[in-house]
Amino acid sequence: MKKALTIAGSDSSGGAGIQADLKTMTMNGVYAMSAITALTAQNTTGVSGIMEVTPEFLSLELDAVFTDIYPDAVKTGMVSSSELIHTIVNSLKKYHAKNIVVDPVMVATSGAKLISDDAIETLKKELLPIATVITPNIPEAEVLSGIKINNEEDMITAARIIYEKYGCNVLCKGGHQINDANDLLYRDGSYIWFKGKRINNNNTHGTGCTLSSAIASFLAREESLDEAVKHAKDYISKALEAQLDLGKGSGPLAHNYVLFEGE
Ligand SMILES: Nc1ncnc2c1ncn2[C@@H]1O[C@H](COP(=O)(O)OP(=O)(O)O)[C@@H](O)[C@H]1O
Ligand SMILES: Cc1ncc(COP(=O)(O)O)c(N)n1
Repeated sequence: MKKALTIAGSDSSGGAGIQADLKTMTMNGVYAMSAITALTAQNTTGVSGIMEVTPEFLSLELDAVFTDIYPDAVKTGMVSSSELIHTIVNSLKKYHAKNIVVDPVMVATSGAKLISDDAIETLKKELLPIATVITPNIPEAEVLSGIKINNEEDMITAARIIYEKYGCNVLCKGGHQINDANDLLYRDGSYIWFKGKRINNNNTHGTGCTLSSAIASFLAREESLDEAVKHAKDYISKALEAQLDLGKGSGPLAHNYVLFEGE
């Protein structure tokens, strides 16, 4: 069986972060492992606390995984400080990690800031250049490219700027667009659209985490990047279409949508 690792924060409500990643990887046929960067006290309405692990402890977690069950793909999510990003980059280089999917998590769907300003600089300088693909949403792509995104032309321009500046493939996600949910993959100097109809569902807590871990799962299973993104997009669409509705705010996705019958 292929194996995948998520390096991310824990979400006590189970909708985003490590918990979303483990569910997604399991549902998509890979063995799932985790290295936790921080605990969050969080539910569908917001984040009430964050407790980071120390860089030393994160390094031990990564050593434990890489020296025993070597992952075929790695996904990174919430990493809030520069020190933790350094630790991750050192370990990924030391163990020659492959298929690295970086979700540059900055702000939770509920509005909480999940990364410090200096960590954004470290992310750009150190983590993006070693990524196979990065998966910014529109606000994150604006921060990374330095341009305002108002339409699909702007998504292409922003993705190209990021690709040229940091040397990584870029999937600019369209979940924050007004009309459609079209995602743009800029890879190896050209681009391709992954078109999606906007599904009428406000329960989108964890959509970004889910998409990036689904891509990591399919890369672990030796799919090409284009195939992996297509299959990940199919997965997120089905999980949204199931219309699970839990909690008082923006609720989590139905990962076990095959079993879910709308109760
Ligand atoms: N209402 C929706 N209908 C269909 N797809 C959606 C919807 N909202 C988000 N998506 C998809 O979910 C994935 C995550 O996108 P997005 O919401 O932009 O990321 P993030 O959670 O990081 O803000 C993308 O593939 C996007 O197209
Ligand atoms: C621990 C953690 N990591 C990431 C997110 C972002 O979630 P989303 O996928 O909704 O942008 C989150 N809310 N909590």
